[in-house]
Amino acid sequence: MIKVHSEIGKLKSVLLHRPGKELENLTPDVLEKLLFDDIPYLKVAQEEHDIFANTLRAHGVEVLYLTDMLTEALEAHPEVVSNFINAFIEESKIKSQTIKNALYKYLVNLSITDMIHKMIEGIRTHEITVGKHKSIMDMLEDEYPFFTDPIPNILFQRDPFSSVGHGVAIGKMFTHARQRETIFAEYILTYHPRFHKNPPIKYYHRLNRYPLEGGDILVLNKNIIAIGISNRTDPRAIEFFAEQLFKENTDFETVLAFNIPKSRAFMHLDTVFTQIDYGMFTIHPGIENKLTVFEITKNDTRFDVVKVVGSLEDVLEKHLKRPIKLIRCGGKDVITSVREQWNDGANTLAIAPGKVIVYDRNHVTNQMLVDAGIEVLEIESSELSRGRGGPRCMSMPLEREDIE
Ligand SMILES: NC(=[NH2+])NCCC[C@H](N)C(=O)O
Repeated sequence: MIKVHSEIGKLKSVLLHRPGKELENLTPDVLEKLLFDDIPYLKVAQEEHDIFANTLRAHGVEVLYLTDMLTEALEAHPEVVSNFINAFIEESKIKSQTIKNALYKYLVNLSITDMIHKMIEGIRTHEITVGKHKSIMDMLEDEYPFFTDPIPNILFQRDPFSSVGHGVAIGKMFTHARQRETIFAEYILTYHPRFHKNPPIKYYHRLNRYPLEGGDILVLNKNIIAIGISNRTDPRAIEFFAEQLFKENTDFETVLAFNIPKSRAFMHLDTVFTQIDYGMFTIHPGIENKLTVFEITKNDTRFDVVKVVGSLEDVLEKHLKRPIKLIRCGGKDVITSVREQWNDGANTLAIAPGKVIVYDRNHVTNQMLVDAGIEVLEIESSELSRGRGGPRCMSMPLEREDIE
């Protein structure tokens, strides 16, 4: 079951991916294409990730791993394994039929768990015997070190899909580098025993036309969703999502589309704006004043859209109907603020109202949270932060307790 009606209700169950050998398949040549800024030291990244998972467990959260969930889904439904492998190969954009056949044979002969890890890690050309080259395409594809690229961003489970109420929005990823992650999400949400009998409603689909990524979606409460019109999420996707959401019989009535700057530093709404308590948010000062927000509200046929230009505080106060406190990432100093935002200082994961997990390196912001009465749980972050994502980006809540 999926049950997420807020950003801050006590977290009961969360999906993570423990980083693996995909990080050791990163090289300087592919960093930009694969959306990483550096090559993390895997051993330390795993230790840091284990600290993250243990912090969650210590606070009563059930931690589920993507690779386990996917294994269980495919083991429960052997009849879909062949389609799954074909979707993966097809979307790895291999052009040569000879190589596709060889890859299929290689993957299908592995155990389900090994197959999933291999898909994530990337498959090097020397790992597979392709047989005699038959076409120019076969020979050309031989020149690149991978038949299938590694999927390092799977570390950021926030993005391939998003839990919204009792449903989900499966992402259409902005970059090809991340699109295969949504195949995994789709199979888990459809075939895992936890979901199979009563699958979550899908408000957005991975093969829809316009990009939409989970990091842009914030469930403000059971009636209101905030979405970033961002580097990664297109306004046409937001309208489609809103229409599907309003069609279903839920309490959601409003979608607030925040027009945020289109840059890598601000890639998703949750890199500049996360909720930490009732009416309390961390924000990047860049979106504080004069923000353009499109208020999409349900009507009898579809929805109305109104453009509002105002301060973030006013917009939130109007919709949440309570006093709003914004904590500026890095405080007043411009350098601190930009540095800490870059290292995901504004990307907090609330595990209960007023209780958040944050990266230890953002010490100025973290102190401000403590001063505001927030319970701050710091995790180590020297390697994890190199992929440009914080505790919220690395986690997808599946269940949260309701809040008043
Ligand atoms: N929800 C987020 N802010 N996710 C951050 C994802 C970072 C990842 N390297 C990317 O570029 O896609």
